[in-house]
Amino acid sequence: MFTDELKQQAGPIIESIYHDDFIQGIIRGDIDKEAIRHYLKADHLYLNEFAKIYSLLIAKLDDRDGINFLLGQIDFVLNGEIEAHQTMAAYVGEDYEKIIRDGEWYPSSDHYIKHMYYNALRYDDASFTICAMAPCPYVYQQLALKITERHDLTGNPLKPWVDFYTVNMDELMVHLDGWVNSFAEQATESELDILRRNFLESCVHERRFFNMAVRQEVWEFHVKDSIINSRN
Ligand SMILES: Cc1ncc(CO)c(N)n1
Repeated sequence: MFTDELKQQAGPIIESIYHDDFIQGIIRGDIDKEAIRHYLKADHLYLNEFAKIYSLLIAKLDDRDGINFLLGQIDFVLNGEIEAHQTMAAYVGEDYEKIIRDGEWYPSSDHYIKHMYYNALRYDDASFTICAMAPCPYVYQQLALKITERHDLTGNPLKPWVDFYTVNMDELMVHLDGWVNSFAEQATESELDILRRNFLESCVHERRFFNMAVRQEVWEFHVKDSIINSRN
C-alpha cells in the first residue's frame, strides 16, 4: 500500500523525535515546565486551525460515512484533546486557560499550519490535504507506542498524556489511509511525489514543533522577549 511506503519513510524522522529533548523529558517526567507552557500555547492554536482544515477537507469528500466521521473528528480536536492538554497544565501547576491566553503561531507552528492550508487551497483532491494532515495523528500515535513499549511510566505525571495518544488515533488513521490509497491507485507519478513530500514535510514539522517548545521559539520582532527567554 502507498501509505505503508510513506510510514516506512517517516520511520527515521519519528525515531529522531523520540530521541529529541521534548520526548526524552516526557519520559523522565522532568521536562522543563516552560517548554510545556510554550507547547500548550502553540498547540491550542494549532488544533483550532486543524479543526478548520478538516472543514476544508470535508468539502472535498463525497462519501457520507467519511464526512460523518470527520465531523466527529472536529469535535475530538476541539473538545476531546483538551484532556491531553489538561494533563500537561496540571504538570505545570497552572490553570490551562491562563497558560494558553497569550499564545501565538510561533515561526515553526506557523509554517506547519500554512503547509496544511496551502495543500487544502491549492489542490482539489482531498489526498493532498490528507497527506499534509496525517502525520499529526500518526507521529503522536507512533511516539506514544514507542514510549509505552520501551518504558514503564508508572508514577510519571505525564503518563496520561502518553496513554491518550496510544488509544485515540487508530480509527482516524484507517480512514485517512483508505482515502489516500484509493487516490494513489490512479494518481500520476508526479502527484505521488507531491503526496510523499507533503507527508514527510509534515513529519519534519512535527519534529520542529516539539523543538520550538524546548527552545521557546519567538518571532524575532519580539526582540526583547527572545533576549529574556534565551537568558532563562
Ligand atoms: C502539532 C501537533 N501534532 C499532532 C498532535 C496530535 O493531535 C497535536 N496535538 N499537535
